[in-house]
Amino acid sequence: MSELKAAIIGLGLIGGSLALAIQRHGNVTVTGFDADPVTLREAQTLGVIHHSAGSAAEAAEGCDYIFFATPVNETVRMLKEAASGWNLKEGAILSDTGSTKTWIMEEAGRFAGGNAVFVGGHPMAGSHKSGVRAAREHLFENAYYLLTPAGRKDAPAVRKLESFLSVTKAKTAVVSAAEHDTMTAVVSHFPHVVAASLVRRLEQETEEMPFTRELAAGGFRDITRIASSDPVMWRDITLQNRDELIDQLDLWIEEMNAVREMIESGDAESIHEFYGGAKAYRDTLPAKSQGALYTTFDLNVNIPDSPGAISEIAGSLADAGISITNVRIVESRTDVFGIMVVSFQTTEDREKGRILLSERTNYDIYIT
Ligand SMILES: NC(=O)C1=CN([C@@H]2O[C@H](COP(=O)(O)OP(=O)(O)OC[C@H]3O[C@@H](n4cnc5c(N)ncnc54)[C@H](O)[C@@H]3O)[C@@H](O)[C@H]2O)C=CC1
Ligand SMILES: O=C(O)C(=O)Cc1ccc(O)cc1
Repeated sequence: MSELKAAIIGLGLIGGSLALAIQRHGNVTVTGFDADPVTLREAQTLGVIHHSAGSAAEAAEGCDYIFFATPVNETVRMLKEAASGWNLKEGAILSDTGSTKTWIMEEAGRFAGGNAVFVGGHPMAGSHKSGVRAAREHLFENAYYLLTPAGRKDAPAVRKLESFLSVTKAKTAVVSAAEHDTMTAVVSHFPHVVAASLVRRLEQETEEMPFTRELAAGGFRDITRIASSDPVMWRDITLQNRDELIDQLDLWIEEMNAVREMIESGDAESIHEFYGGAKAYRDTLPAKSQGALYTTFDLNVNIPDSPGAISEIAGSLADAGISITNVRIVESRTDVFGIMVVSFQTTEDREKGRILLSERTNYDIYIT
């Protein structure tokens, strides 16, 4: 096996996770660069990268694969620089992990006719967390990894990149940049606008009734989890995909006006149909194990609301060496059962946890 060199620029959640997954190749040396010196040092200490570089251009020099995992406006800025001034290896493949693709692919047009090829990329997995410490080798497992080549002529580079990315265990799919931005506006970008605005609505309400925030549990937390995402990243995504977002906003406002009318007129049949239709369609969506935007695999355990039950469950999993990424309690009140939601990094871990807890406890255990 010949040695390969890869560079990762931006060593946060996504760049760090990609660097770790790429190390599975065994014959790839990973050099990293991050504008934040603390992140760069941590990436090396944590073993996320083999070598650190003093600049993005230095990291990229002589590499076979170069990935930009920076906020999308930074990626656009650096592509300009890379196409004109970087010393790229003949046949190098450049890619990115950005959540938007149209502007990035427009900028990548600068590589046309040069000695390197740019193929856009977007692993559709992640979380509201950011930073190198949140990076995980198996973040992309089972998730879709969308690729947006500039055209058919880049098919050989796409095949090489797909093969290089196979160690992430993600499922690659090729789409155009425009298709990408339309689809992600619907399933990812617009939901972030909605989540943030729901939280802002709560904040406004609590000026009058501060107790409201204490009641924001369960459903509110579920639907607004992504409002805890990094504001720089989402500012850039919103700016780059603004046309699609405006379309989504217009359609949403139309829908909300119809909902308003339905509620105002007390139209029970339509209201029932509104919720029923949403539930029926929601219930047909791909399971979490099939990837898409989900990265943790949750197991629900109905428990009596007592600290003993929580430590019993966490302790049993720890004893068996099954790693968990998060634990939360929902709808817990004294004297009734609460739900302990235990998150795992992989479906395999969750299945092991489910079997173990079913054997060792009498709690009702289920996956939703
Ligand atoms: N967070 C998520 O769930 C997902 C994010 N993405 C995309 O991946 C990219 C990275 O996102 P995250 O890893 O979540 O962000 P992050 O905030 O965890 O990491 C970004 C890193 O880039 C560094 N950086 C910023 N400007 C730089 C520059 N000019 N040169 C070098 N480093 C620079 C920052 O210091 C930071 O360490 C973004 O384009 C985002 O849209 C894609 C899929 C999922
Ligand atoms: O936390 C979540 O569910 C996300 O929404 C993660 C995410 C964020 C940005 C992407 O481009 C893809 C996935």
